[in-house]
Amino acid sequence: MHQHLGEFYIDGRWVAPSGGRELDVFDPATGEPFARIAVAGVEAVDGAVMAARRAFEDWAASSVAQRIALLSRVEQGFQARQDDLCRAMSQEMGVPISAARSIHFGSGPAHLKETMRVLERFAFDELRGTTLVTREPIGVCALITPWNFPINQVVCKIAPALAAGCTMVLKPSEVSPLSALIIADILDEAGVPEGVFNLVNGDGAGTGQALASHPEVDMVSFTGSTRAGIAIAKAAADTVKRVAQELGGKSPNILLADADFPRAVTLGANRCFNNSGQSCVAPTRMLVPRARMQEAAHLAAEAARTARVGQPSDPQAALGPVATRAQFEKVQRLIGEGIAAGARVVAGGPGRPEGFERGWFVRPTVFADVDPSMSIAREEIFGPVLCLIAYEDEEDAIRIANDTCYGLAAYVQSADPARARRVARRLRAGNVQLNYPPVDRGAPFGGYKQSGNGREWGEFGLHEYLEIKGIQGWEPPA
Ligand SMILES: NC(=O)C1=CN([C@@H]2O[C@H](COP(=O)(O)OP(=O)(O)OC[C@H]3O[C@@H](n4cnc5c(N)ncnc54)[C@H](O)[C@@H]3O)[C@@H](O)[C@H]2O)C=CC1
Ligand SMILES: O=Cc1ccc(S(=O)(=O)O)cc1
Repeated sequence: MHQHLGEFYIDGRWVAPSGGRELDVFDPATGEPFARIAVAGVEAVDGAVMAARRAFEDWAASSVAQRIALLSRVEQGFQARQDDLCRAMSQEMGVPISAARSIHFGSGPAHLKETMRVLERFAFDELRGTTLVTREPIGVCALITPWNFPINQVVCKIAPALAAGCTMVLKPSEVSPLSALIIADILDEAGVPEGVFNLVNGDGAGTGQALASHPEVDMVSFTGSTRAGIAIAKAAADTVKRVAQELGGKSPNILLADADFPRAVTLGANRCFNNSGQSCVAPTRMLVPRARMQEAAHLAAEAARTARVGQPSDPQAALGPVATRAQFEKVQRLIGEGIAAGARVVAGGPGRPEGFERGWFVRPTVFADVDPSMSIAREEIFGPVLCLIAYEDEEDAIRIANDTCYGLAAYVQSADPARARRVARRLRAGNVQLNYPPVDRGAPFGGYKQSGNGREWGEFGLHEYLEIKGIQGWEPPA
């Protein structure tokens, strides 16, 4: 267990709060608490924000070379703590240890490397006629993160914030605080200057709101539910903070008739089940030509049956439990609603998989003949549940794909690149993926509509943490 569990990292040192509330941290494989964290109240939040405020001027004046050197040491720290980070994630949010290593861990170093690559070439100053356009760090940032990809979600905020010259207070999810404490260790050991990075733990309603409304916070970057995103934007509005939101999704996966169906369905189903379905970009609505519904249902059911659910410590497990009791109950409720609405279960279904009597394990489930109006086709389930929806023609597929309040990701499968590109241009989503490409950490990541605003990752992420200043008359008029 982390030696500073129950403490916060403020102004370059670990601080033990006196008294105050505590929260249990639960093991999703058992449903039992295994650790306790302290909850930062208004006073501790203020201490962390003011430390970040005091550190801002110096860090904002640091050179690009200093920032790259820090990011590089942080990247080395990640490599050195790989085992600790993977074990912590596996325990706190239930990801199988093998997936923690193969899927989760790499996102940290990858974002750090991409940020360093961008920083090396980034033009902070640009002369436009007689005006200098300069990009300056926005100030003190509150970074509020969820539990589903604990490393990715934290590092894709910390790396660009440090690169921009911002100072910050991280509040990780109360569900997954252990990996974040290790990340704080890594930053400390990398020599982050006092006050530049601070960490407080706590819940959303108390700690999160105190941060989002603090007058000395200039920007909030949030990833999580649309519900919390709205509450944060309201809390930030009184002091007109910038708010970047990466929220939920209900991503369509259009299988055009010329797609390689065995590949398109199997990979699509596996991507939907990845991380036990707890991914904002999960391709949860598979759109298939009406005549191919049965074929797609058969292939997807086979993928669900072979997706191995197991204990997080089981090296053969592909899927662990979902992270919380609330998540388990939400998934069960929506599976029940799908059945009641008349969708056809072709794999999985309600309850725990056979052999699991406790913990938040869910059966990988496939619904065929789903109507786009059903709640399983409209709500973000955040569990391993795939919906197959029939379409009539390409136009109908695009209409159904865009018929959602979300717009985070979308997927198109086709043997014809020109056709796939044509469809992609018509989808109202921030990230469109054609034929399951490898992940590109330099691509913009963020959503249209109620999936949020702003873009993370690479150069796009760096811009989020910068103000733009125009200095007119920088050059005398000709
Ligand atoms: N976009 C994404 O990657 C994620 C989406 N979700 C969606 O959200 C649903 C619920 O998951 P939750 O764990 O409840 O996520 P959540 O959105 O409540 O929690 C995410 C973070 O926001 C904080 N938070 C919550 N309410 C807040 C408030 N009023 N003010 C400030 N901070 C606040 C939490 O403490 C946590 O750090 C999931 O079923 C899923 O649909 C959840 C996690 C990640
Ligand atoms: O939930 C958001 C999310 C999910 C996955 C990834 S990754 O590309 O697999 O790292 C990023 C963000």
